[in-house]
Amino acid sequence: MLENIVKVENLYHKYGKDWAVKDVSFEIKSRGILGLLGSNGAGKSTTMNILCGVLNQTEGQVWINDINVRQKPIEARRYIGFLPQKAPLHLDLTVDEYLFHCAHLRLMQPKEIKSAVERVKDYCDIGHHSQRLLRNLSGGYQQRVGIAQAIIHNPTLVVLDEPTNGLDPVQIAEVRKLIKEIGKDRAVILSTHILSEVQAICDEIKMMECGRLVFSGSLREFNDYQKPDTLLMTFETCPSLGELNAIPGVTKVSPVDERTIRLQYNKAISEILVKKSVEKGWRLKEIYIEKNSLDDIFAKLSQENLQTNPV
Ligand SMILES: Nc1ncnc2c1ncn2[C@@H]1O[C@H](COP(=O)(O)OP(=O)(O)OP(=O)(O)O)[C@@H](O)[C@H]1O
Repeated sequence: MLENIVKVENLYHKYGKDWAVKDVSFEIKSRGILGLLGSNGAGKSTTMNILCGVLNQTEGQVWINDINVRQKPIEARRYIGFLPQKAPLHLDLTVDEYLFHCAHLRLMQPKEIKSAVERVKDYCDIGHHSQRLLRNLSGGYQQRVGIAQAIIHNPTLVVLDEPTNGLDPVQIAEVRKLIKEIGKDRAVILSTHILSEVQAICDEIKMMECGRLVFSGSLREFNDYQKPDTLLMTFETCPSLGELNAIPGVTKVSPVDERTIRLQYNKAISEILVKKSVEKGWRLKEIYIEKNSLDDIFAKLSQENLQTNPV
């Protein structure tokens, strides 16, 4: 039985003397969308290029559908669909000509090609542009054609490198919708440096910084990564700062206005605060856990990694 759609083991890559990817390991066992998040130069494209057999790694192993990509690249590529950062479009071909060309490159059986081209055109909603030259399509439609070539051979894994880069907001929304559809039947890895992109479409997140994986988990785990440590509380009868400071677990008390106070804490204290409020007649009106924004988490993870692994 197939165990992993993707297995990456101790992957390293260097360009000249500089390591771009350092000791990256992970597995993907099921369909869905994995967001590979990281700032510019983090090592995302290098990792994706290695996964897709476009670049040979310096060290480590990659298997796609249990096939070693380095040892059997042609066989492995049957299961991989790839849209690189710069879509490999031949602008002087029509949509149909280009998709037929890609199907041949993917070594599809000639008798399957016509129906596969029709299927992906339908899926990516580009059928009405079949006879148009690629150079005359909008950025959004060119990107759809790029995605169509990546799925024409029905791969198990689809790798999309910054697929919404350079698109306008309407095109971004349409391309994201298409990617979500693709992720229902296949494993999709998409790279981005846009946090809202992973929130919008990804089920799982891996974050890279300076060539290393610094986070792996669900979107929820990513949001919870940095435990909230601030409460915003509004009272009808505001207690004194000293009373709040005396509660075990409270580390800092700062007034926001005459009825609202921000509390920092180092252990779970909401229940204690609610009880105290009833006992002392503070008439607690509202209690709100302040969460870090994804941007805060992103900055913190990047910073932590720089401190542990200086460049
Ligand atoms: N062909 C190359 N030759 C030399 N260095 C390279 C090459 N390609 C990438 N690098 C370097 O390797 C590091 C990782 O680059 P990579 O493109 O993988 O990062 P990335 O996360 O995809 O960034 P971006 O979002 O900017 O594409 C960077 O420092 C980059 O300058």
